[in-house]
Amino acid sequence: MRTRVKICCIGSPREAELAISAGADALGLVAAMPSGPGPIADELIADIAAASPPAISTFLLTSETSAASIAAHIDRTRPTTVQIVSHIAAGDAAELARLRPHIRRVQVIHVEGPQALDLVPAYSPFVHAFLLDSGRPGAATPELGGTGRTHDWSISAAFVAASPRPVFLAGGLDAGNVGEAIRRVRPFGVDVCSGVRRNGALDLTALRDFMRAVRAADES
Ligand SMILES: O=C(O)c1ccccc1N[C@@H]1O[C@H](COP(=O)(O)O)[C@@H](O)[C@H]1O
Repeated sequence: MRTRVKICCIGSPREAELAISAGADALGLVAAMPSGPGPIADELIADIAAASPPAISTFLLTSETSAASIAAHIDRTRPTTVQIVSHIAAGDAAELARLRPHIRRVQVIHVEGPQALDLVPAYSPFVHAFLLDSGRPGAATPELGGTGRTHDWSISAAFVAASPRPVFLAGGLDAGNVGEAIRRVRPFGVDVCSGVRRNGALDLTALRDFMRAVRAADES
């Protein structure tokens, strides 16, 4: 299977073009967050989403936690897909599926231990995919992604095996480790922010190296 690639923390229409021409399947557009390198204004998210070609998914990353506020955020920014970066209540996940049935819904799971596996049955009926990341939602300043840290990939591999939905792997990936991550976890897709950036900007060399490493892993 060809591993899908999502390039996250897109900060401008130019970065969106670079990611697409390097072979990205999806763009991550990070809205307001308590921490992390990626946030841009909702207006810019809406502009980049509106300009993206049909075959490219645009992921709105939202830190909203109620179904109504997530639906309102989707309506303001008009992405193809919403990535929910907090472990929201299952009732809100169900309600969002009812309120916005046509938007693709991706639930982030922060892998802090094997208890992450308990969340598979809780969310699966209401989402199209999961995304495993390395945040610490319970920290004094909550970390909801963009940490540049990996997590325990043996738990991620068990999550992929248990999940009836496709799973993206994120958290500290770069050209140097993404091949091993794909071989160990076998995710549907990989997702990267810090690992393809230098001094905050999307780095073309790092991006191309990352794409090459993904394709090499697919062929191995
Ligand atoms: O990047 C951010 O600022 C961010 C903030 C809050 C939630 C998610 C965020 N980004 C996402 O985090 C993953 C992993 O990032 P990294 O590669 O470890 O730096 C990234 O792919 C985005 O989906």
